[in-house]
Amino acid sequence: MAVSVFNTRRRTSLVSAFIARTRMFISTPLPQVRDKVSRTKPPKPHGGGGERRRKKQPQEAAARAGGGMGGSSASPCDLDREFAPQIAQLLATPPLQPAQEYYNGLIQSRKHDGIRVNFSSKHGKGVCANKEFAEGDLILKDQILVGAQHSLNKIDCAVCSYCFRFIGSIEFQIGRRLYWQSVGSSSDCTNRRHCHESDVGSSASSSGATKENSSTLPEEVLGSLITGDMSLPFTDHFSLPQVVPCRGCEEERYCSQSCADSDWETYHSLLCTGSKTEPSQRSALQKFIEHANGSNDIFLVAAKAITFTLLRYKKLKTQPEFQNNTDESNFSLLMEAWKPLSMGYKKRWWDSVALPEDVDSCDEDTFRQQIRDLALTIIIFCVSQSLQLLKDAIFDSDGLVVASPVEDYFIHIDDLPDDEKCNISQEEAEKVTRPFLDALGEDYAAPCEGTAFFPLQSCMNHSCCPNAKAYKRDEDTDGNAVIIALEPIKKDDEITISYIDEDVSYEERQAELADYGFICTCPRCQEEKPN
Ligand SMILES: C[S@@+](CC[C@H](N)C(=O)[O-])C[C@H]1O[C@@H](n2cnc3c(N)ncnc32)[C@H](O)[C@@H]1O
Repeated sequence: MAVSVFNTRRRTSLVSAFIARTRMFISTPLPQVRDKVSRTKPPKPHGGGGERRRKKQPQEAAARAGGGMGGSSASPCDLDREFAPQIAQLLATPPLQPAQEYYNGLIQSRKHDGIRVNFSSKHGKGVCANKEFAEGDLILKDQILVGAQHSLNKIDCAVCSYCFRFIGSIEFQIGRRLYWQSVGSSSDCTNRRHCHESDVGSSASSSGATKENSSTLPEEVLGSLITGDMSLPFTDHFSLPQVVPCRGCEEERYCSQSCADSDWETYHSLLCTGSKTEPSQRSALQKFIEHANGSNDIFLVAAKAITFTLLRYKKLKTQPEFQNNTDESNFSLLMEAWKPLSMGYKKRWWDSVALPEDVDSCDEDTFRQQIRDLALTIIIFCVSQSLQLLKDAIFDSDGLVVASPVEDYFIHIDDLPDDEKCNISQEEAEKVTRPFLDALGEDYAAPCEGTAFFPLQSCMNHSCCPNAKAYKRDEDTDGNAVIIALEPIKKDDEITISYIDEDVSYEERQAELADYGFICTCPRCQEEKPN
């Protein structure tokens, strides 16, 4: 995919390696990995799936965690051998001083003067208060570096592909969701290239797969909601930005031209499946997207991380000081382009993958060694290793959540005062909107959900008695992460959040945190630890 995007230009061998590794990951069948992302916490590293009845031998579990390829005789990957030193450099933990300078610069450019990133030998990076915060104060609004809405969630919520704000109108949100429900199974919809909600009226009736809860609503009604020909009462209180289409494809849409332009410049120009993309590249991209939708949509975030890096590289290359075309200088440039993502580096995949429940902790070292050996010798793991460039960022990623305005809308209708001054009484408004609420079903308020890498939130360490939490206020209508003080925080105090539900016993907390790869020694754990 990305190779052909660049094939009209002369590339240096190192950049070719980076891109070719991308191609491998795109064109080779990938293991089906589960991806469960918590709403506000860093996701656990992926573990192996499968049955949990008996304790497995570490070899058996390692093979399973790698997609059951343990018996494969595939050959090792040449690129991994040829570019081993450069790959090691790309994967290395950034040295302390450049990392400190990077975070200082990031905090300064984003004007987050209330915090700083510190480095300690105990927990690595951590975030400290640079000033006092009172309970309820906003500590940080952290802008996404790379993120994507979950594929299936696209059916529930139409959001800006760049900032993840809900778009269109309440009618558009309700109409398109009911339309997709009526069209049939979610997975069909995400891969359907020729079926778009703009087709409503032509395709919906021919699908034959109608969900019970939307069967009472005629297709014409859904069409009128989508096109704006039909209005629901009081939706003017919940106006949403107009939809701005992508300049190339029908898949991405935005809340503004500026978001459309930013997405194009930062990621999407290399991922667009529209008419501006050359047919062979378009077909490769479509295959990749279908594969990601059908297996694990985290690969879409991975692809965005790659395009983010390549487009940054291209931009840096145009600067006069980087005109020198030696391999060495091109590699330094690639490192520079990769820097924002490299900062999220945690561990290699085989070191961070959660220990399957059926492997004894005393077998952990053997299990990890087995996975590592597989990774280095079996081609499918070469692919995984290629993805390591991206996984580093993804391992530090958080759930992207934006509350639905559809929820606020129905709550508003429910709470309307039965006031004579209103043009339409509460009872009437309820009567008009009830069929839509019923058709949407229990999940009527589904939020926008996805996976994103937040560069500063991901530096926050865990505590079971946190002094801050990720919390979206009413005004936080985009995908950015928002951190609020839970209690007064003094200058220089570490700012901590909880990665888990902390309202459980010491044992349950430690079991949950084991998947994050550490034993919590926060003041509460020290107090509650059994003797
Ligand atoms: C989201 S990162 C937090 C930033 C991290 N300290 C760093 O250097 O990038 C999560 C990782 O930080 C470390 N960590 C976070 N909270 C911790 C704690 N309370 N005790 C020990 N390690 C912790 C663990 O390695 C965990 O996997």
